Amino acid sequence: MAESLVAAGLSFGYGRLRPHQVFDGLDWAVRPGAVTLLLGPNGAGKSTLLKLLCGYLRPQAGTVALGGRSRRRDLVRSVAWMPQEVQACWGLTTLEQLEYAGWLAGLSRADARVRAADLIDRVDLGDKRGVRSARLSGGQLRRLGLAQALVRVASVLLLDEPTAGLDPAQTENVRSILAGLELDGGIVVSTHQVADLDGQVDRVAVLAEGRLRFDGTPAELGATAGDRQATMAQAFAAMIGGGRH
Ligand SMILES: Nc1ncnc2c1ncn2[C@@H]1O[C@H](COP(=O)(O)OP(=O)(O)OP(=O)(O)O)[C@@H](O)[C@H]1O
Repeated sequence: MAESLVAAGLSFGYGRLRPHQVFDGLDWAVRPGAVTLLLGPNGAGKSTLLKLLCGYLRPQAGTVALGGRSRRRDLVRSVAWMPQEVQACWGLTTLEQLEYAGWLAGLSRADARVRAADLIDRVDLGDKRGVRSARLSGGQLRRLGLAQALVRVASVLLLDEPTAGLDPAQTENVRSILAGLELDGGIVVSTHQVADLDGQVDRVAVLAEGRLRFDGTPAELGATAGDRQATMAQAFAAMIGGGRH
């Protein structure tokens, strides 16, 4: 049976002198095998939650555990994460950066090279393989970030705004990449571009002010707006108040 990534009693805040509490006892489990859309208004805590789930940030209280294992190195090894801000590695070409990401994630150099060569074409950056990653456009850098998250073997995949700033053709490409992925532990996609993933999502979770406001299927989200045919964007806007999004 697939392992579940579970957050239990999660508390986290930024800053020491005047802490800004983002979560105070949050419970949430990523649904194994499902694609879950993580929605919420700006500042709701989506990026922070993804950073806690992959072990990038440490909770101040509570645990994140995959299949019952909560050591940070287990999370880092098994949970792949594409951050909202993808960084170019100074001095490396696009292909070198992707190979390096694979090696950092535990692949041998040879395996990293093989996987990087495949993925660079899948994210349509084949013609940029020899270009310094620092020279990529914002959308190209996001696609490199997606490839970096996919280069390793993981059981859970967390994507923070994977289609932000992409042109329509590249958005479609990301949709088709997502459709071809199978991860035992599940995939979580945080986005404001809700329509980009219409028809591709099994579950929806809505965060607002650090609390889980909804966790269910897209149809159940529609039902909260009194209309099971409502789009996810319409139901989400009705839930959190259209003007605040
Ligand atoms: N590095 C940081 N230092 C201090 N506060 C931070 C930091 N990162 C985020 N925050 C604060 O934590 C809260 C949650 O931010 P987070 O980025 O997780 O929200 P989000 O839902 O991803 O927002 P968005 O949709 O705008 O990307 C916000 O109030 C934000 O100001």
